Amino acid sequence: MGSSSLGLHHWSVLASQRAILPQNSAKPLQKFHSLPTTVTVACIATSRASSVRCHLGCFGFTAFNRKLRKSVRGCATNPFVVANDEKYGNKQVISITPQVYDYILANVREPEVLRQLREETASMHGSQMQVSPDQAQLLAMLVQIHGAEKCIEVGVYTGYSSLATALVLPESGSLVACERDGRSLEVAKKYYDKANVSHKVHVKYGFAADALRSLILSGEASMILHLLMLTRECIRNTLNCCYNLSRLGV
Ligand SMILES: C[S@@+](CC[C@H](N)C(=O)[O-])C[C@H]1O[C@@H](n2cnc3c(N)ncnc32)[C@H](O)[C@@H]1O
Repeated sequence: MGSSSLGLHHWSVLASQRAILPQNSAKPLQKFHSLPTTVTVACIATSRASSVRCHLGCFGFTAFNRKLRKSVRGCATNPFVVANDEKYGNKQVISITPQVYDYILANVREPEVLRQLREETASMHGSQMQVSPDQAQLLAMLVQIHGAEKCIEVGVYTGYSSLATALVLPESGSLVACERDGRSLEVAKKYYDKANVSHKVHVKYGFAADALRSLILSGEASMILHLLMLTRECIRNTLNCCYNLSRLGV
């Protein structure tokens, strides 16, 4: 089984997709998450569009094997994996291998400052938590599509996804960035400065619940409520978006 798969657990989506992979697969495995650890979503607060980001936690690819009656996790080196389960009709899915990840990195639109942040983070503890460039591109695109002006990031780490978001926010936009780990937050702040987006980012060092509580106390409750109400909607939209992109061969 693949530890991860393009398609956001949407096995059938990529069932018959083929990717042309680079021949040179000698590069070492790079750390990444192929499944989103975060979901970005837009929600509407008053007359302005707002965006709320919610971390669903890090999860690798897990499938439930009916015969074994348990969840199975693993790591695939083969780019094509057959979902060996009647539920999925033995369809093929593309798993993220080093070669596929190389392909993504070679084709993703990643600003230089994000590339530098990704490379600095690569040697840091917990770097596997960082969203991958393709995920960040999707998050940024969702923020732009929704015309979001206010965002919350719960769990910044070294700031890759929050920086990707801040970069596409309008000058009048703002991002509340919550993180409890001071060391990783220092890296994030350095890159907000480097990218000239610090004025849009309101860093909250500490537990996110405290930052969210003070947002509520300062009258931003509607934003939090929308986070809760629209997270499910966002997941559905994200899956639909990926489905459509994959149908277009993107
Ligand atoms: C999956 S990582 C975020 C990765 C980030 N999106 C990126 O692209 O690099 C989750 C982060 O959430 C932080 N975190 C976990 N629980 C938290 C909490 N209750 N309050 C604030 N931060 C928290 C962790 O310290 C960690 O840095």
